[in-house]
Amino acid sequence: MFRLAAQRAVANKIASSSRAVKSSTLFARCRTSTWKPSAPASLPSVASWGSRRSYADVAGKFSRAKPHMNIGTIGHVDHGKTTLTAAITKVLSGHGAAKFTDYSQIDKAPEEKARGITINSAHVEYETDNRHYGHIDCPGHADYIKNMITGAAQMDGAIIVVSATDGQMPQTREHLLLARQVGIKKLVVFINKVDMISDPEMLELVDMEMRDLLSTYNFDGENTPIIMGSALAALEGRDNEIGAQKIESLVKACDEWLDVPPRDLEKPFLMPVEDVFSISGRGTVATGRVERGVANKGDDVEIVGLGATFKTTLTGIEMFHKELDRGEAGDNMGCLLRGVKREQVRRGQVIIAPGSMKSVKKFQAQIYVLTKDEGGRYTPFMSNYRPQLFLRTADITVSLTFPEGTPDAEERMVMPGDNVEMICDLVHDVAAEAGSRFTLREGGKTIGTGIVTKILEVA
Ligand SMILES: Nc1nc2c(ncn2[C@@H]2O[C@H](COP(=O)(O)OP(=O)(O)OP(=O)(O)O)[C@@H](O)[C@H]2O)c(=O)[nH]1
Ligand SMILES: [Mg+2]
Repeated sequence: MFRLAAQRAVANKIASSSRAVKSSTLFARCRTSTWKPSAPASLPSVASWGSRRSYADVAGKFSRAKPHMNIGTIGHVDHGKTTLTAAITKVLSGHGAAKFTDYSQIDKAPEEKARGITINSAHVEYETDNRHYGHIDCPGHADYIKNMITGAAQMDGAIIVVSATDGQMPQTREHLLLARQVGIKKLVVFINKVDMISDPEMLELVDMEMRDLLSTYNFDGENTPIIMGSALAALEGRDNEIGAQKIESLVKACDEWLDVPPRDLEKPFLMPVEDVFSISGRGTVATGRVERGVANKGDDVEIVGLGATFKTTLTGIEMFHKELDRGEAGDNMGCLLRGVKREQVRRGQVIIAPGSMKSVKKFQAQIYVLTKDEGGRYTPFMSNYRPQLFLRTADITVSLTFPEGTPDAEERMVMPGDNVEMICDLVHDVAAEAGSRFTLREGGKTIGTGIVTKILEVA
């Protein structure tokens, strides 16, 4: 907390003493300004941990040639997610395309510190002919929820596991809803434990119910591949036709049905503004780390958030004291902005490809409230609670209320550890879109984390 306050003080000092700095010091400034006060919206960086690991340890081969995709197993407790994860690595290790990771290694996942939120999850990896997969499995229901909301394990697609003996259960539905909320577009279904079912009609029923349920949550219920098998049989190397063969079909279905999302470089340009300077003789420079996309010198851009959106042109890009023609996702850079006054640009705004995002005042969000053990609140809160919302470099007071139609909204309490859908009403507008992640803080500590699910009011 102290460090945070100190960092802030230093930053304010830098910002206020920098009315005019020489061009040559621009990058020095860039570097001092790359700290994040609370780095709230960057929780997903933990996610990339799994994906950025070298691929070298997949059966000793090194390959970056194949597109990478993050997937995971989701579904009701005990339906076989961990067994299936182990079974996939076992079957694929037979082709030298994975390292066999047994059940106990997966279920005793190391704790990962995601900026104060501890997440227990196992990352395994495997390859098919066309792809490299990072795969995540969590030991407990609460971890799935945190993972999906914080993006600590960003999934581009998922395998939903349903036990044939139970059919769909409450967490099958909850995980499906969350998958939809966090922007997962396609799923593959694995109906597990078919070794325990002798009546084929029963399986047909589970299949039908799942297709209905997928459609209810706006997935393509009709065309989603549903594979029926037994993860345990595959893991134990018995009953090939419901074991290993079905794992092969499942992996094939993932390859064919799940889409690799656009890479960061293919997305529209976005750089959150961290700091702003005016350089004598040249103009106003905004610095930040490019979150996605590519910008070229001479490109038209928009500056969005904390007031009216306006257009300008990138007349210069600078990094490491050098002038560049192009900046891309991951770069820490300074942008020289044509005809823009220093007072027009502020930390918390974003510089984007024109039209690619709007500034919003009100949105609906899925929020996970941290427990006291995770550093969160000790007590519940109620409607109209007003913490600070941190989204990229912006920091704005927000009022939280329940969506219309919530029964007993006035008396309803949100407990630490809850996963809730709430309306976020912001004091100032900020650039955001469905899928934008944020954290909620109060008195210097993180109390919750969320993801925008629906924009309700554009500024
Ligand atoms: N008969 C049978 N049992 C299975 C099969 N797959 C998993 N199981 C058993 O089901 C139980 C639960 O399996 P897990 O893989 O731990 O389930 P999970 O979904 O990871 O459970 P949580 O992580 O606690 O939510 C274990 O006892 C497994 O051995 C299967 O295909 N057939
Ligand atoms: Mg498990």
